[in-house]
Order: sequence, then structure tokens, then C-alpha cells
Amino acid sequence: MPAPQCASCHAARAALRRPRSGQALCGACFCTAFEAEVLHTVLAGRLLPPGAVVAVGASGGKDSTVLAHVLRELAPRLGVSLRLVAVDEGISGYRDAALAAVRRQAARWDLPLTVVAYADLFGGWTMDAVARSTAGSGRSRACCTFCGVLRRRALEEGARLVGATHIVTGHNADDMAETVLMNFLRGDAGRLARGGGLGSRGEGGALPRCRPLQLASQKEVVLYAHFRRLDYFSEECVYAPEAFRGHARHLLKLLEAARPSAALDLVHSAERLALAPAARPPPPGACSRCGALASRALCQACALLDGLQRGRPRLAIGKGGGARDEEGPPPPPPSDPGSAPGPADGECGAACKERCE
Ligand SMILES: Nc1ncnc2c1ncn2[C@@H]1O[C@H](COP(=O)(O)OP(=O)(O)OP(=O)(O)O)[C@@H](O)[C@H]1O
Repeated sequence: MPAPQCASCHAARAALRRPRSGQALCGACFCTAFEAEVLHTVLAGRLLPPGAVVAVGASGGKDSTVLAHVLRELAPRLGVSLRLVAVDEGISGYRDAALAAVRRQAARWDLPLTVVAYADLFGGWTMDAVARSTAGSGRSRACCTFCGVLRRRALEEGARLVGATHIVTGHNADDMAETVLMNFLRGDAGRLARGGGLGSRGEGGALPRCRPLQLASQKEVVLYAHFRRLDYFSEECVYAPEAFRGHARHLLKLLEAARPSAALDLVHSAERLALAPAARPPPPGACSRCGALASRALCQACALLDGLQRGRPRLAIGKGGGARDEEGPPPPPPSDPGSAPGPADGECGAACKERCE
């Protein structure tokens, strides 16, 4: 049976059905609709004011590739300028290839690119060194925890370096729904209390952050990349697979099979169900070491780096009241690759944001 006509232009044959609405569209009309929806998200949420200098967190993966491409299309209408900021976490066999994709994108789209590296920002610590250091002490969780916290900091530093006024990341609706599920399952009242929202306004001197793809489903992000023929890096981080996020993702897929709008419903639920003000964490202060936003004496990044330097990696951060030291072997010097146990059972990649949403 021939494909139906596109429900928008009525000229071309439909190439897809939109996963949520079931609307049959051709590739060109789908891309136009997708861009219009992102524009609406940005304008309705007042995420990026005219004149903003926007640092796009560019990982080379599908989400940030689509985000950069869409914002580049929308930039003249929004009146913003774009900078790509890529973070090199120091993950051999993974990030180099992803950075190569970001470099190709920057060249093709004529966008300025800045790369900031954990090793330069954090006293020589790379994720490979962190993985070696935390091996044997709940390493899978540690990789994810460190990577998420340090990347958030690194992105902030990179954005400041390029004179950005705003930061955007490519988190999509599925990413956010998984995070909501995980926060519920962990009983993480602090994060639930903050609700969903499309971003943060930049408290305590931090740059405002937002997620313009937060209402777009992962399937549509992939479809957009396909129809726009975008070149992106699609391999999983070498520290990825054991993440708790994987279970939340599986659960979400089951929910979506019964209710296609489940991801978006969860995103909106998080906003509506934000806990009572009494449950909200105290207003943040400044880290006594680096001056960044912190709800305790040290910010999360400094607390983690402090634990690493002392040979007692702290793994339980950001939940409940205090940081908990995990017993672990003394760390190798950051530059010593000799004792690497090999990256097998960590969790990073998509799971990296577990701690930084
Ligand atoms: N190394 C990095 N450098 C800059 N930004 C990053 C980096 N890693 C992640 N980000 C930002 O955080 C967002 C979420 O990252 P995550 O690791 O969850 O990857 P993802 O959901 O697979 O997204 P992507 O497909 O863009 O990699 C990315 O879309 C990107 O904007």
C-alpha cells in the first residue's frame, strides 16, 4: 500500500508518523514542525533573550548535534549567537572520537568551538584516572557521579571562557522522564522539590541553563537527525552500561508502550508535583574553596576532588545531608596510566547526568 499523503503539505508522500500524535508527515514538514516546536519552547519559556550569547554543550552525540543544528536555524529569529563548548573528560577510546564529530560540526556550520578538559581544570584528573582511583569501591556509581558533577562545572567554565551569557544542553524528554523516575525511586526529595522546569535562572552567579529539547521525544530527535542528514557520534561511553538509568529507561519504554505520551507526562508531572516549599533545600551559598554555588562548605566538585586527593573517594553526594567517604585504594597519580584496571563496569555516558540534573 502506498504511503499516505503528508498531512501538512498535501503534496509529498508521508515518510513517518509522529510517535505521539500519529500525524503522517513528509521529512521536510516534520523538520519544519520540529523546529517550530523548539522555537515555541524557547519563546514561551523565555529561555534565551535576544542578544544572548549561547554556549551549546556539544558532546558530538545526537541530542546536542540536533540542538546545535536547530538553534543555528533559529538563531536569526531569536537574535542570539552561538558558541560550541565541548568538554574532554579524558576517556580514552571514546571522547576523542566524539570530539572529532564536534570539530566536523563546528567546521561545517561555521560555529566557534572551544574544548575544555578535565585534566586542565581539575588538577590533572581525567575520568580514566578517576576510574582507576575508585576501582573496587563502587566504581560504577563513582564514575557516573564524578563525571556528572565535574562536567557540569567544566561546561560552566567553558561557557565563561567564551563570554557566554547562557548555557544550553541537549537533554530531551526521555532523558528528563528517566531522571524523574529515578528521583522518585530514590526518594530524592531535594531534586523532586525543584520540580522539572526547562532550566535554571542562574542562581548564585551561575550562568542560566536551559534544555530547549526537553519537550522533544528521543525518537523525534533521531528522526530529525535522520532527515537533516546530521553527522553525529553514536557510540556509548566506555564507562556506561551498568547505570541505574538503564532500568529507568526500560521502565519508561514499558510505560510508553501502553501510553505513548508517558515521557512527556512525567516531565509535566515533575513540574506540577514539585514538593512543598518546606521540603526544598536551603538557598545555596558559595563554596569556601572555589566560590562556586554550594549548599555545604564545599561545592560538589571540590568535595569530590578533595576525596580523590586524599585517597578516599566520596561517592554518596547530593543525597540526604552529608557526603559519605567510601573506602578505596589510594589513588594513582592522575598521570599514571600503569595501574589501569580497564574500563569495564563503570557508569557514565547517558548516566552521567544522574547527579547533575
Ligand atoms: N562532553 C561534553 N561536552 C559538552 N557537553 C556535553 C558533554 N557531554 C554531555 N554534554 C551535554 O549534556 C547533554 C546530555 O548529555 P548525555 O551524556 O546525557 O548525552 P545524551 O543524552 O546522549 O546527549 P548527546 O546525544 O548530545 O550526547 C548533551 O546533550 C550535551 O548538551
